[in-house]
Amino acid sequence: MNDVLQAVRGRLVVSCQAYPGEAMNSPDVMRAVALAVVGGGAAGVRVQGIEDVTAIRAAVDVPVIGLWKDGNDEVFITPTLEHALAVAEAGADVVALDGTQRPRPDGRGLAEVVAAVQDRTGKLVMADCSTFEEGVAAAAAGADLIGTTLSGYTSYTSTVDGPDLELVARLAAAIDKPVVAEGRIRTPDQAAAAIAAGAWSVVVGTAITHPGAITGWFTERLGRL
Ligand SMILES: CC(=O)N[C@H](C=O)[C@@H](O)[C@H](O)[C@H](O)COP(=O)(O)O
Repeated sequence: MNDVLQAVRGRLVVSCQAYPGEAMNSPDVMRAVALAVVGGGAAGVRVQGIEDVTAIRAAVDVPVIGLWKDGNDEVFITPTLEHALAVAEAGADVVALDGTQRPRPDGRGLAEVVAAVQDRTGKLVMADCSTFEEGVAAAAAGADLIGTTLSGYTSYTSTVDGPDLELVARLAAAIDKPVVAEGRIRTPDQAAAAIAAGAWSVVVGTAITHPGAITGWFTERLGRL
């Protein structure tokens, strides 16, 4: 089996991302965050942006899932083949990209992009999906890993309060590609439930690496006293 897939099997991947305008949005800070989570036992990291992928690739020895969020169109996670090739070039082991069936800004189809990334770079491709049908289609299109990342973040899916474990379970039962549980996983028990539902690995971001949001959970609760 592929070494990268083996390394993250049954384990936690931590997404280390800051957002435009935020205090922690710098490659130096995100590198420190990545080193901290690897020190804490993360089996892999998920990293956004070419500068961050480059900085973190040089600093950690665990698999790096890279992506490049760009644009205001509906498709914003590594939206074109050029973005995907740049993420691979920056050193990602896995290129995460939009795995929906929505039109892509470069007019290419998902299968074409997946094949091009695999053939030209030898890297794995993770398709970030929002529905069962998209996950099945992305697996058929050749993606190496299928993520539930976009469940609740497309116009035709609704956000539920926790992770979409039903989607994880349905996909894991239906396809023979690794299913990655990602999105709104907030607790160790939820992460364990995702593995029990059939996830190959679990990606947690906000609950570990986004202090602004975590602080908001506390202040919101105290504000209701
Ligand atoms: C929808 C979207 O843009 N998701 C992004 C994908 O890379 C990130 O903003 C999330 O933090 C990541 O998916 C992890 O999820 P959570 O932060 O809920 O653990």
